Amino acid sequence: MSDKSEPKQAVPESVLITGGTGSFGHRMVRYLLDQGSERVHVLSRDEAKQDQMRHDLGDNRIRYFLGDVRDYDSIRAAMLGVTHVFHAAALKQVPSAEFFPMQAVKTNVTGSENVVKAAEEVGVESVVCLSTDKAVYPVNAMGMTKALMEKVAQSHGLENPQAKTVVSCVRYGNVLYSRGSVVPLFINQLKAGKKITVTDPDMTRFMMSLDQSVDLVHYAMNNAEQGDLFIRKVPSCTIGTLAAAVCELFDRVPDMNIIGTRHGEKLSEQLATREELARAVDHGDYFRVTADKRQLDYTPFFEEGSKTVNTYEDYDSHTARHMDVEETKDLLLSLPEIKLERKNWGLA
Ligand SMILES: O=c1ccn([C@@H]2O[C@H](COP(=O)(O)OP(=O)(O)O[C@H]3O[C@H](CO)[C@@H](O)[C@H](O)[C@H]3O)[C@@H](O)[C@H]2O)c(=O)[nH]1
Repeated sequence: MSDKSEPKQAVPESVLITGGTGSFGHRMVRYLLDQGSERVHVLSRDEAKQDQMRHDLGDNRIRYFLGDVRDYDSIRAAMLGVTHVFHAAALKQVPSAEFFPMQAVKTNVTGSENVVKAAEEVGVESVVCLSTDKAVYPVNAMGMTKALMEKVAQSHGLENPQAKTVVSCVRYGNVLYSRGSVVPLFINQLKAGKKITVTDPDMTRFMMSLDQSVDLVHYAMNNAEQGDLFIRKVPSCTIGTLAAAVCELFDRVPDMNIIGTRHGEKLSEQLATREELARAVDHGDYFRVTADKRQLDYTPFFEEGSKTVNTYEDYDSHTARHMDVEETKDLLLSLPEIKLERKNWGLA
């Protein structure tokens, strides 16, 4: 099914971003201020990062709140006076969630429940929760807790048919150059004259820019109905292609050390299951997966199936369109961070 109606693109007047000092939050705050939002609340745990951001952005439309999504009162306080919430706070490192799974449960699941409940209590118009492809067929605690976050978000509308707050999710793949990710690691290795460490050159990942993730969240905010999940359509590439693209952009001959798959990693990622695609609406650049509306009626769970599901394939980074080295270089070159790095290397 495809939706040909004109999408809404309104700029929110006032927003709270949980986890607002991270890569996404930082870029989103800038975007909202550029677009003319009147008030942006940033909630995070780390006062040093808030201080840094205050110096970087220096805009009195931003208010900083120290707090934690695990602490209901701190979220509620940060929500007062805003119309929209972008919920980005999460434990999102795969290894740390493996070592401390209950910490991931507390932040990603219970914390998200707190965000949704506080939004409804305060009367916020909408909440967009940020999820990841690792929540699909999850194999690690980070993905499992994000999958549960999605269920918590969707249950809001199912349990409260009269809810004031529209809660939706967005799901996306790897954001190029995000903090601690593979591209800055490769660049640092090249800088140090070391071999680049590649887990498996045939591993595939969906790749997107931070700006594309900001657009996706903004789109969801404007176009979501209760319980919707939005997925940005993006190409994927192999890690071998990504490594080659980074080496070419920094004028180095690829010299790889193949280290093998890390704990908790999949060979490919899935952005949507075939069951989700069977009920998705095609919005051009996005899929809108509508909420499962079976309410509390157990019968359809046990007795009714769908004849269309088996006509769909999972949206998988192995079978999605693959970028070649040139296209991957173009995507990397669209990032301000890569432009700056190349300039510092005397390459641009
Ligand atoms: O030294 C390294 C490190 C990583 N990789 C590979 O590079 C890809 C990307 O790795 P990385 O940048 O560490 O990201 P992911 O482990 O895929 O996880 C990121 O991307 C997810 C979306 O899928 C987010 O949810 C996570 O928070 C974020 O850390 C993977 O195939 C890795 O196997 C290497 O080849 N060599």
